[in-house]
Amino acid sequence: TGTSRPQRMLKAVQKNATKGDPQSVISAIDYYCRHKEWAMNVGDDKGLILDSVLMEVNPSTVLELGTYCGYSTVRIARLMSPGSKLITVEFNPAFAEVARQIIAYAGLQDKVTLVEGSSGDLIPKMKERFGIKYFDFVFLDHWKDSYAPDTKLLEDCGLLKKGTVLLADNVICPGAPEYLKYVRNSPRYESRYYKSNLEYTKAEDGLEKSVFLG
Ligand SMILES: Cc1cc(C(=O)N2CCN(C)CC2)sc1-c1cc(O)c2nc[nH]c(=O)c2c1
Ligand SMILES: [Mg+2]
Repeated sequence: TGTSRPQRMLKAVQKNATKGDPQSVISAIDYYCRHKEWAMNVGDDKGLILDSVLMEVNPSTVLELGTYCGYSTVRIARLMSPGSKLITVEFNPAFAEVARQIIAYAGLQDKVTLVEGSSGDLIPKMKERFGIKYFDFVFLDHWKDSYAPDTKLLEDCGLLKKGTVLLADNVICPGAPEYLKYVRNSPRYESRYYKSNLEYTKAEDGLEKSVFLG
């Protein structure tokens, strides 16, 4: 058996990054995944778009669906203002365990609440469990078939407000056609596609930014 890909990624962070320095954690992961072993982090190309959309919103509350190893969690939390909160949801316990360690290595554990479980189960509990009124920013990066149902669930649970920004990864590769149809045809969203590359490859992928209009 031996180590898993996430465990090898954690080792690369512990070896090559500086504790408490989020940028060095991001660079260590990008270097490892580009030169040693591909992994499904949002990556550096799409990461720059994520950074810029995030900075534009400057959110107080963020929901991330799909933590994986915590790469985008670190990317997002490093740019968030003091007192702001990021809740990240991960279904896979092995991924969650590695993510906790990578987030802590970056020194961002105080901004981040990592919750293990299914997004469909957890979204209706956000208000009661975490005292969240609504989210200013949502990063969808878990599973393409869950993007649309989870977006509808966020609406129904009153967790979106006028101006909330949804940013979805992988709308081209692996692809989220049902989600694109939903946000692009709904009068309740203003959507735009940011063309980029699938992480660490030359293949096309992109991010869809959708502003909830209330
Ligand atoms: C697992 C996988 C394989 C992909 C691919 O086309 N490949 C060809 C090229 N080679 C190099 C890599 C593999 S793309 C992708 C993927 C990428 C994400 O960003 C994801 N984000 C969230 N949840 C996912 O399930 C998710 C899957
Ligand atoms: Mg992704």
